Amino acid sequence: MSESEVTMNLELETYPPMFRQQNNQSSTHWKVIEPVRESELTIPVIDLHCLSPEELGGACRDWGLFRLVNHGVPSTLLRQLHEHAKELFSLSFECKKKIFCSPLSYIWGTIATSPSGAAILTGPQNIHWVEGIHFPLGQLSQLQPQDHMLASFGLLVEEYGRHLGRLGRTIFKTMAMELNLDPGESETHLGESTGFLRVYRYPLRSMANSAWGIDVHTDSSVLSILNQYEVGGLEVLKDNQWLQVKPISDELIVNLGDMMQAISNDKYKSVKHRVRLDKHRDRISIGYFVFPEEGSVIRSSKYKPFTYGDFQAQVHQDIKAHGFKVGLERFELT
Ligand SMILES: O=C(O)CCC(=O)C(=O)O
Ligand SMILES: [Fe+2]
Repeated sequence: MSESEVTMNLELETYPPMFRQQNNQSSTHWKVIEPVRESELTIPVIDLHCLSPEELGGACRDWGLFRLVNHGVPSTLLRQLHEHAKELFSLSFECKKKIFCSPLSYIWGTIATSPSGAAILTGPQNIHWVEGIHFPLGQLSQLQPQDHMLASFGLLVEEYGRHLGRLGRTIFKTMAMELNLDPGESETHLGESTGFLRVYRYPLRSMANSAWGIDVHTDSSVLSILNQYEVGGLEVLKDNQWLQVKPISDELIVNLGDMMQAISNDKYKSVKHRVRLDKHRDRISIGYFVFPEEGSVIRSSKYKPFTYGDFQAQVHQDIKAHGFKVGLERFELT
């Protein structure tokens, strides 16, 4: 066996068995429509130092997504997070299953989790080619890892979580102002204690029987904040055209989720997006997801009043029954 074959086999052991078994099967997903490069259409850039409600509102209405600059998250922190994440993912699958235990969870083949963080699988025909570590931010104080690599990563995650909590609050407050939401009511629409961080690794395209790490979806969150660091793959739907989101190591991508669309009475958009696997490198990305407080009722003229808990239960029911999320449509007033 050549040296590269040995390395390849060793790397294979770092992936979930489900990925190793699937990768020789023929694919039904190869017809891929090429997206447009970002330079041909420009994603809005929002500067946190001089945050303008009008500009922010414009980006949320037209795109449901923007790049955030001057966000105050140190670039060294982003670099350290990515370097540590790479090391953690290169542990064997068995080892990862052991160390990413409560309050964390280790998920693969899906991005849907129950409130306890357990993976909800969508069925073999609908695998997401991604593995992820789920960090519930409200429970990180319970994290007492034996593994020193995970212990130092946990500290970085805590620090990053504090920064992203600050960003989420600032952005949400400005959105609420721009939308003229009742301050008393909108306060409960952002509940930081139920927020989580996801650290993902996507395998090389050659390993998968699909081009997609994550298929087309909208997030269920109020806000999601992503960093794709150096390997791109995120694509967003804008005016019926798919657009590649270029990776810029220091920048954060904010995308609005279904809860924000409902809170805004459909003035803002929950943006459709997907993740394409890279041909040459595996890909690490880090996402922050924040939701309404538990029990907070979202009222609007478009949807029946519902809580995030109601929404999540419906999503899980649809995934189990149909293999996919139906989303806000389920709550529309007819
Ligand atoms: O990895 C990414 O860039 C995006 C992940 C994502 O869309 C999600 O977790 O909902
Ligand atoms: Fe997403």
